Amino acid sequence: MSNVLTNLGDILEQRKQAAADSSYVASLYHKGLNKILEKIGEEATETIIAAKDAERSGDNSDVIYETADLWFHSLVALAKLGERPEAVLNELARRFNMSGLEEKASRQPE
Ligand SMILES: N=c1c2ncn([C@@H]3O[C@H](COP(=O)(O)OP(=O)(O)OP(=O)(O)O)[C@@H](O)[C@H]3O)c2ncn1[C@@H]1O[C@H](COP(=O)(O)O)[C@@H](O)[C@H]1O
Repeated sequence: MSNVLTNLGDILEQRKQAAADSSYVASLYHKGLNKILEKIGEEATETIIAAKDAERSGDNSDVIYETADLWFHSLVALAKLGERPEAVLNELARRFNMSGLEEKASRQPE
């Protein structure tokens, strides 16, 4: 499945050469990082609302759709900054043997 992210990372790189009116990703690059971050904020809010609706209804389809939008726009922001999806996968892989509670405790003073 990580091929999906690698393929998407390749497309996001290719879109840096595209005209703004030929591609949604190219149009975001041309509008700049602030516009991309605004989209992340919108998609995060929509994901939260969809998750609350899913909890009530038992139907997860909308929260999956909104999470895909959130991940996608986060990857566009990273691409704009010169990073690829693999950088996030590597960071998650680095954490495999690290308990979240232990990591948090190591950051907090006794
Ligand atoms: N995965 C996606 C993807 N997910 C969501 N979106 C777009 O993200 C936008 C989501 O914004 P909204 O829901 O707020 O809709 P909107 O009202 O149209 O957006 P705004 O007018 O507010 O910007 C929609 O236009 C979606 O089509 C995506 N656009 C592109 N991709 C991937 O990126 C590739 C390149 O896309 P283009 O650059 O358009 O060729 C595609 O082949 C896909 O693989």
